[in-house]
Amino acid sequence: MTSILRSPQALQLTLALIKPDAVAHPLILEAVHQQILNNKFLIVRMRELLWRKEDCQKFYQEHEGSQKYKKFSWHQCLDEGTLFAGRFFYQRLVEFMASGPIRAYILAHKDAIQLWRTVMGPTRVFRARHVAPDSIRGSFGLTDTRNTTHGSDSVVSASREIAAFFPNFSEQRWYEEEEPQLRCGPVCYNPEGGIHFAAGTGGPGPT
Ligand SMILES: Nc1nc2c(ncn2[C@@H]2O[C@H](COP(=O)(O)OP(=O)(O)OP(=O)(O)O)[C@@H](O)[C@H]2O)c(=O)[nH]1
Ligand SMILES: Nc1ncnc2c1ncn2[C@@H]1O[C@H](COP(=O)(O)OP(=O)(O)O)[C@@H](O)[C@H]1O
Ligand SMILES: [Mg+2]
Repeated sequence: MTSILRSPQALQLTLALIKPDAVAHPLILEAVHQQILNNKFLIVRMRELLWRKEDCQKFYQEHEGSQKYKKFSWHQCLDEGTLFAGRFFYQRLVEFMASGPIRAYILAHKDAIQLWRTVMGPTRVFRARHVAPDSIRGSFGLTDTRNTTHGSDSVVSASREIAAFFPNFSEQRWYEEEEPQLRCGPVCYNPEGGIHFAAGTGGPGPT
């Protein structure tokens, strides 16, 4: 239904996370937030939370690797060396992401998914420091696990990930009611709440 409501030039949504390493460091947290604003994203929703480990395990299940094996014979798994690589960092990733407060955003931009992934930089920090030193991960990433941020990698992932963090947010309603006003402006930004909203609307209710 949403696809019918979404005109071709409609704003795209993505789910962005600031990870515990950055949330624990106020100057980095503010610098990442400023990067979001500098890159002309509209902050549609924002919240901070302590992520339950079981929710984190579910969110990153693509990296657990075990469900992949159900689709492959063991011989094929052994041939698919990369399938095993997905598991070595899964536990440390889940432990880390549930280890302290994180900040979740719904960001809107005409190219939100790809632009946020570009602004974040490469997943692995050593590479980010060399090929994209001004990216978020190139600037603030510590290790491949503690790499400062997460961003959805597709429209399908974005919908799933937005629903995981903002269960009361309706993409369909947003495209019907808020997107046209945000796309056409004028748009206000409330530094207190850290979100954008269409002028005259006072902004969304509690997330
Ligand atoms: N393929 C593979 N790579 C590994 C393994 N262990 C570590 N690595 C790689 O080496 C990098 C550095 O590992 P660590 O020093 O543990 O750092 P990290 O896991 O990125 O992050 P921290 O857990 O926060 O230290 C990882 O990010 C992986 O890319 C492993 O068992 N297999
Ligand atoms: N080789 C790796 N070593 C350690 N951690 C990794 C590795 N690859 C991915 N990760 C962790 O898992 C998270 C999710 O992986 P992935 O979806 O591939 O990257 P991205 O977060 O850039 O979409 C990464 O942000 C990173 O924290
Ligand atoms: Mg990813």
